[in-house]
Amino acid sequence: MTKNFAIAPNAPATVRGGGVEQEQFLSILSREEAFRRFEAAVFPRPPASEQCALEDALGRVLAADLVSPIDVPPFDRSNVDGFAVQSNDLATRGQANPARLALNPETLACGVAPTLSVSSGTATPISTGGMVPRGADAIVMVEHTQPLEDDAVEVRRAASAGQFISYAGSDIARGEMLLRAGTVIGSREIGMAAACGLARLPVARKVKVAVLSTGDELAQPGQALGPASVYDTNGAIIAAAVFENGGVPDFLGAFPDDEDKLEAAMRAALATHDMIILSGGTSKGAGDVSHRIVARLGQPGIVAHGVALKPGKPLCLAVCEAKPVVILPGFPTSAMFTFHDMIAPILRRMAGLPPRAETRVSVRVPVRIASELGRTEFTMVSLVQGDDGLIAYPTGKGSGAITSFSQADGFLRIEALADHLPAGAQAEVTLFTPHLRIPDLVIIGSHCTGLDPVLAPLARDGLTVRSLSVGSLGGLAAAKRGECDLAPIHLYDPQTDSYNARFLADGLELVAGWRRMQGIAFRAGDQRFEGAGANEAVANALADPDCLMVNRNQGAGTRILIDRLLGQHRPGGYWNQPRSHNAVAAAIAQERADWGVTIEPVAKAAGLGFIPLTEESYDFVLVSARKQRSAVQAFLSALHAPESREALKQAGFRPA
Ligand SMILES: Nc1nc2c(c(=O)[nH]1)N[C@H]1C(S)=C(S)[C@@H](COP(=O)(O)OP(=O)(O)OC[C@H]3O[C@@H](n4cnc5c(N)ncnc54)[C@H](O)[C@@H]3O)O[C@H]1N2
Ligand code: MOO
Repeated sequence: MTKNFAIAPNAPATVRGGGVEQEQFLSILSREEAFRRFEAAVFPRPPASEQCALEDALGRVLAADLVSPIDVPPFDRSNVDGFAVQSNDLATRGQANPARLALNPETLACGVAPTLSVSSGTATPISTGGMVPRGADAIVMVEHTQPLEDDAVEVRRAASAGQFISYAGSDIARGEMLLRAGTVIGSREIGMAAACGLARLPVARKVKVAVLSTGDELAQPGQALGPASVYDTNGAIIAAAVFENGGVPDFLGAFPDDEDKLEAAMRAALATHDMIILSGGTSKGAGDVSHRIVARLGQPGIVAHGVALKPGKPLCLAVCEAKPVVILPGFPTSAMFTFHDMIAPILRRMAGLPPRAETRVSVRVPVRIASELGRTEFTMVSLVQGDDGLIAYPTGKGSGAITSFSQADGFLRIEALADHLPAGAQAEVTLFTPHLRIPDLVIIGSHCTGLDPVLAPLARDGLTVRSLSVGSLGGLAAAKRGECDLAPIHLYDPQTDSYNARFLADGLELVAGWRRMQGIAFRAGDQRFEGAGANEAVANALADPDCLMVNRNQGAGTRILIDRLLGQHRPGGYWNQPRSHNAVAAAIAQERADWGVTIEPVAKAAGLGFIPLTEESYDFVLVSARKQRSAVQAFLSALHAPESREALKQAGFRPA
């Protein structure tokens, strides 16, 4: 699979890669230029709107400013049941000197237009909501009056001008701005429109967005996962993000790399939708069919293919028959980031919504972040509170990981001309949500599934926990800098043949966590390992040239164990050095390797056989200055609670 992203003249090139004829990108545009071209092609004219009946308006987006055609209330209106009077007649009245007012011969119930004036010395009976008659300037409540003989009423209180009257237009004045274009119509907005008598509202046309995933490897959630296949993440997440940005998503499924079938689906989608979003297959060779289809789908066609953006380089933006057609990169974080950066603004405008409100915060970056020269790079980050402001940790798993995007608080930008951001640099982070919730407890270090049962009671009590896995050494450094409450570590010290305690520094203390049995994992039934002791198992493995191992990365505690087991031997698979216990188990379970060293709970969960070697200690470095914080205390009680200890045992750990 050859990918060539060099800046080239604006003409398709064809190269040979791995025996497969494939096309390269036309030319790489800057992010700004690509967006400008896309926007210009989508909006030669303003987005479409339509009239919508008030009863159907819930959730729609107002397409134009709405001005009230009438006064609300439309007339001066009584707020109480009582009598319409002239306030002058009652100015000096009270219990001791009541007034006698003659009743006018009409009663102003709601909906009755007055025919008689109220003159001095008279009163007209009026209901709450009744129209104030000519001449009257105040209402007295019925409770403050006494009926008299001969159609008269006694009033025992003074009245001030205007009392109990709502004047015409006091609620909404004719010509007043009712609602702004771009407002999402909810029950309150419907109430305002109804009060003004508006039966139909101008709303943005619904934007129907077809979402398609591409790739032979994709299985839908709920289906069984075949060998070498992955679940379709992009279909679900893009459909949801379309909805969040005012569109009506229509997920059409995942399509194998079959040009005819995909083209038929895209043509059908183009006829019935306002926008098409594909993901995957924008840059690869053999299966790279989508952009060839897009190129012949309609005018003006592809406006940008290849953007100097990271993540997002293979992004393809097209407009076919006035409809945006987009191919997002297949990597989930690339797909989501480019959607939010380049597609959401267009979709929102089509849907009549204002641009998303962006909140930015200042942060310090604790570690060096490398960046590719020539591409504007966006690094997804998680934020924690440091002693002197916010600290941004790169989520660090790369564009292929869904969590790089889904677990980040926001992103920071590294300009195309920089090749890194130095440790300690100040930066601005754009948040994914308008408000940042600072976590109550911050745990930075080595991750272990044993943490989950320990943290469960904290979540139940409403505490938020941020857990960043940066490895034991990264966690230790973060604890020394005071960036976290706790750093889980499992660091072996060969000199003392002990774990963790030797790595502490001033201001840090150790809280005992649990032990994890490490051992040799193999597929159950493998006669080279089944029933053997550790040394015998390794000897059998070394004796068989077909037996492949899976190693661990340099620096991992487990690697030290493996090196001791192997001595000077370098069997097949030695250079396969993944960074996690789970990757070791997966390699063995999937027969890409035959044996490796991992922890017992992970081997058991993968259904593997296990030969115990030695226990390692997984403990917590506690930043002493933070010990009294209530979230830290809650963690310590959860760690020592009998329920957590039981749950840890169930999961195969041995609580200290
Ligand atoms: N030799 C090179 N290889 C790659 C380069 C490069 O410059 N040279 N660029 C990388 C970059 S950057 C990206 S981004 C990806 C994008 O590739 P495509 O857009 O062509 O996507 P695919 O090859 O189809 O898939 C990539 C990856 O993503 C997974 N995927 C695809 N669709 C989905 C989905 N709906 N849900 C979950 N995961 C999906 C797919 O399985 C692959 O793992 O290319 C790099 N390679
Ligand atoms: O451009 Mo890719 O989208 O970096 O991950």
